[in-house]
Amino acid sequence: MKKEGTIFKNLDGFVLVTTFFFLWFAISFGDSVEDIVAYFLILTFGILHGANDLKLIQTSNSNAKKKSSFLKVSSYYVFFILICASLFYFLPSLALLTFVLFSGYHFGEQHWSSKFKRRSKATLWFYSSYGLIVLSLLFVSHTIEVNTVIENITGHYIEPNFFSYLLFFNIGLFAILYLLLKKNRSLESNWIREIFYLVVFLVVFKTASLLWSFAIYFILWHSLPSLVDQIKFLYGGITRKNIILYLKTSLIYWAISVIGLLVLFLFFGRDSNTFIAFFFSFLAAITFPHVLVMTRLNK
Ligand SMILES: CC1=C(/C=C/C(C)=C/C=C/C(C)=C/C=O)C(C)(C)CCC1
Repeated sequence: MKKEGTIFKNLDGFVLVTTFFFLWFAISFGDSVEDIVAYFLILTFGILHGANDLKLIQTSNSNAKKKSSFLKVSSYYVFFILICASLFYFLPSLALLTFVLFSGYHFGEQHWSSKFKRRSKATLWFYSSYGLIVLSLLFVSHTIEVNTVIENITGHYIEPNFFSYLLFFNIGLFAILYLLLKKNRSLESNWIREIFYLVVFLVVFKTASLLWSFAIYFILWHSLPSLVDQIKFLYGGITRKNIILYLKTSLIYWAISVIGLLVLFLFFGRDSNTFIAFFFSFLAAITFPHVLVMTRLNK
């Protein structure tokens, strides 16, 4: 049935065409222009896709007929962010490792969850290995810059070969699980299309700066589809009215995050050499609770 005013009917097509447009942008402009646009998109669309977590928790609680006060939910949420931020301060290596593993799972879940007919224990490994393939493609394409950021956060230098081992290990794990899940009919997907997407990511990552590469994946392939799923979950469909409703409820949380980042930057992050490390640590702290919220919604 055609829904009145529904937009974004072909999201995959839109994402792919925009990826090529962003690739052209990377070829035409230098790293500093790419980085400015990347920060802008991450701070707008990227942060926005995690700004409605409290409403998502409340809606899923009320769907499950569970009562929970807004104050209680929001104080748990803020407390959890503070714990994650202090983990980055006191145990940065453990925090970064956990963040990368969680992110791998989260990226994989966003990409694959709608293609699953049945879930099992293998699903967790499947999602994680896919997300870690994407992240390690990014790491092998920008080994030096990634290592600088990791060194700034943790004080440890990673052997460049490690990123290639991570990539090959996850490709192996993912391929085995893909075949198994296809064989027992848990998964519906077109492998040629999926390999094509991975090749596109590699070309993009090899061409664009680290931040622009990350932004292209994070905004187009993760945040945009996640925003679409969230609006459908909260309001039932993608219409202009529902997008405005979503923006209205998330605006305050979005503003708090961006103003919080600015204030922290003024106090701690002014050194431009360490800014990107500071930026990723901030992103990580606000991402942990978001990953848990989205995992709960996908169950
Ligand atoms: C790109 C990149 C890194 C990883 C970033 C990750 C893993 C981001 C995940 C974001 C998520 C999951 C956001 C929320 O939805 C490192 C390791 C910091 C090193 C520098 C470059």
